[in-house]
Amino acid sequence: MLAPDSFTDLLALASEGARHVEEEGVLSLAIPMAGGDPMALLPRLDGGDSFRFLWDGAPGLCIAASGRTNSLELSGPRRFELAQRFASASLNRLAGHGPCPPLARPRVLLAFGFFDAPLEAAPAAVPGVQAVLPRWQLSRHGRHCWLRLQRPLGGGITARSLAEELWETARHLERLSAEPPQFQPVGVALRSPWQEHYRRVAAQALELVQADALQKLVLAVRQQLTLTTLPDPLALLAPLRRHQGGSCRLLWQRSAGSALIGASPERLLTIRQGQLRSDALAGTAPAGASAAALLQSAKDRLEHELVVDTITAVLARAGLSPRRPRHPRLARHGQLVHLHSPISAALGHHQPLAIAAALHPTPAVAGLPRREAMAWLRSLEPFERGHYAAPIGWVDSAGDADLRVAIRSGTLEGRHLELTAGAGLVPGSAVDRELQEVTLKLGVLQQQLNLPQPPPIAAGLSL
Ligand SMILES: C=C(O[C@H]1C=CC=C(C(=O)O)[C@@H]1O)C(=O)O
Repeated sequence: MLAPDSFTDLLALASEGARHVEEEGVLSLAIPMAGGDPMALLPRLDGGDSFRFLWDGAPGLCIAASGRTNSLELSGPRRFELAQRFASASLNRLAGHGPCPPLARPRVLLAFGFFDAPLEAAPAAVPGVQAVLPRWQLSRHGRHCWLRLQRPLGGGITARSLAEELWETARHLERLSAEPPQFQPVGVALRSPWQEHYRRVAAQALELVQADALQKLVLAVRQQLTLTTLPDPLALLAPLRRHQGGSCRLLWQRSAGSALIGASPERLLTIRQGQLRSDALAGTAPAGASAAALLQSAKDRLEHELVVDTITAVLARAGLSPRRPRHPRLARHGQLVHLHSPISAALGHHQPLAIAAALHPTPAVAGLPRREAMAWLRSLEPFERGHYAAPIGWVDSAGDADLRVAIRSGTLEGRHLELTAGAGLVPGSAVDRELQEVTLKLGVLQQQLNLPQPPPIAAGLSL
């Protein structure tokens, strides 16, 4: 039975699934739904705790999820391997989920930190990885929409109660679907300065690349914004759909008061039916008539080539046969244009997170050589990167996966929003131009979050 389309069918599926639930196993049921926008419906999915996730690739795949049925949080150099093990075990132990279209498959959701471990093990620090098998998963692609519910049986939860909860929630959400989300505009009371410190450390980083101690360093800045009201993170994300069409809009809400939001233009890896794709994205200009000059800029081409070469070499070292385009193309993301090279390969027998471990962090967000660059980032950047530039996404029960790089992002803690943006320094870079580039990236992000603008951006800015 591909799609249970009556309650009787669903109940039969649930009862059959319940017979196969092992100890600590979870019953996972899904049904198709009419309509429904995951972004608008996420607040209506009560997962029993404060975890919420949104993956908004509209017009492609959108997923809203809430509640933790199983979860993992840990730090350390084995985080990718242990997250893969957790994901495979959680997905293999699900009972009740039969064949379903790819969009409806059960998924383990993943948010990594940029570094293996935070510098300080404070409770609010971002751990090396968080992995969640959610209670609710609402997924949509085109006109197709499915709702999935996953819970362990016992303690009053039976196959019947689960089937009823899923059926009734789907009908309830269908009735709500037409309601557009209502969001109030948010103001900015305060913006922290970052420019002076950046100038100093960027000059230091530039000396390192000019002296050949590093080939490239992607130095980031962080701006703290104090907002005038307490915003719903979804309120900040909603406008990005309009402004950042080609990106994937992301929300990772670990607890009620803390959320990562962003619109990532960069794919660390996507796996579909055994085919892998990774994006080399580096080299930036404001969108406009002069953006095509990026293709002729020696400094941007070098910055980009280092990323393409590294991704290709990492995949080849893992035993894959990567294909790369001969020349980069221009990719527009909102008001920014980047050099872009999609790299693809057949995945073979590899597990998605083993490849992610080898790829992260690419020189689009860290530098070269990787180990030295990471150490310099820790000493030059005056903040914890946390989720910034780290992989976030999902793996599903058939081995498909999608991990985006959390750039063009920020974290929201109550009324405090921290935005982070970086730019690659290579021989030929100039501190002033890099400062303009990160200013532009921060400004564009604020504009896209519908926040009032800092002093004019983009117009007339040539990088
Ligand atoms: C590290 C960031 O962007 C990367 C992706 C595209 C272009 C980049 C650049 O031109 O420096 C960066 O490599 C960021 O936006 O924070």
